[in-house]
Amino acid sequence: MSENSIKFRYDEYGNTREIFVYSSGSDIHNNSFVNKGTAFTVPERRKLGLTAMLPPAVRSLEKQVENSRVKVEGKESDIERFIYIRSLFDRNVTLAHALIKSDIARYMSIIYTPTVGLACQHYSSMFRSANGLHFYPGNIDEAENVLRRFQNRDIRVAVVTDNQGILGIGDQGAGGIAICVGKLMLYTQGAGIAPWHCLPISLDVGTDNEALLADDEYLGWRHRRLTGDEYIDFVQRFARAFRNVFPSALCQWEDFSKQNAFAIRDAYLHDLVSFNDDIQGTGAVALAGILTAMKIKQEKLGDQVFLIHGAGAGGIGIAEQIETALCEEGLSVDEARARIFTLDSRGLVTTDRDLLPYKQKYAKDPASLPWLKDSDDLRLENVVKKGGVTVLIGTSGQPGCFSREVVDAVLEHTERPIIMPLSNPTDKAEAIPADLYRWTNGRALIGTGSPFPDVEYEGKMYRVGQCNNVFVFPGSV
Ligand SMILES: O=C([O-])CC(=O)C(=O)O
Ligand SMILES: [Mg+2]
Repeated sequence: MSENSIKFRYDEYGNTREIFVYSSGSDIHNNSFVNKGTAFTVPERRKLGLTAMLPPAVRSLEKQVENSRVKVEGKESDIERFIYIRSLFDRNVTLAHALIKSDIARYMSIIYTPTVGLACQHYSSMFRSANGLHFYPGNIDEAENVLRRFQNRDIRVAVVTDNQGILGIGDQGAGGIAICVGKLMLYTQGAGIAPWHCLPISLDVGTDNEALLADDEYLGWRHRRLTGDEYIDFVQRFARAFRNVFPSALCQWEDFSKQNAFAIRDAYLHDLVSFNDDIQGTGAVALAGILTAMKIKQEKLGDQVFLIHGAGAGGIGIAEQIETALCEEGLSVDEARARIFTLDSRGLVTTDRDLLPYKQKYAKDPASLPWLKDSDDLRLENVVKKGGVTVLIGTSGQPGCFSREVVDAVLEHTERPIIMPLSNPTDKAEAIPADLYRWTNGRALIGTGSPFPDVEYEGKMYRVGQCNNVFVFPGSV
């Protein structure tokens, strides 16, 4: 231990671990994890070689938060607020987290869904500093050495994306890493996992987003996406390096597109401590919402008929969780699957189509549905009507598709429909809660993917529950 090393209690947001600081003076200032700015006390300034490097007055963390709140609120838009909080994070992680914690409901919607969606879209033009790792074909060979440089931070959670299925806005190229940073901030907020144990990672295998490929400012690897064996090889190189360096860290796969999400989840299920947030996280949180609704309705899951509009990672992940829960209630797998309809952009998913494997489990045999006569019958509204749907779930990224007609059709089968427009960010939601309460006379039980304000309907206030995978992030890694 060098003579300069000191113990540094870093417990401003509930984290009571001690860390050692081996540097002093401007190195402290430049290390966002330990820099406290004007909150360093006089004895700390002396010990850390910061004497005369700050103005004389000491500002408490509480006062710093108060000042920062005034500045954030003075900004004109949420994206400006995002930029402010992220630049604070770049120089003083403690203060950024204390600020977020001071009003988590409000700031979560800025560092996370929905504002983070804009940050992904404008990543290159907004770029200030890297907050995570960017692997691409030009450096993936060095992944293991790069990761070893982070061993002194004892990485416990990495959120890893290949940027192809970001929220409901698709391929965002290098910009997808912004969602990884936002998710990890919430690991710190929700579970107290220190920010230096968190690592956001982009697997930049190119992009098929034409606008990005044509944008001079684009900072990602300017190539079309790797596909087939080249893609698999790239992901494998990363996964091997990660396992070798951080064998017990959690690897959260995030926003992979449906073509790859299931295969990657399954390939590394036993090799890495890993899960896919969109498949398993969204599935778990949606099921939790449905089970809560069952308590309110005093009904059983087995009494419901489920329709999931959007047969991607989230949609099929939800179907898998519902199936498991139905089987726990005593149904057979076939009986459980018979109660779940999945729809994609072509309508009801049926076995007579050429389907990717992940869609096959819930595809319906047209012969099993007497009401299915022609392609018009595959439409959402018709399936709700003829299929007896009581639970309507949206992971489609198609705003407004849960129309009044669709909701009226659900009301034919149940007094209290469960309606979950889960697509993110806000402008992708399948329906707006205020409309849903109005159309159902306040009887709908609603969960949304992005946060929505409370709704007043006929003199009564309704609190809109957010049903987002952030609420089931594993906390105790
Ligand atoms: O990030 C969110 O808000 C939820 C999520 O995983 C997604 O929409 O892909
Ligand atoms: Mg996601």
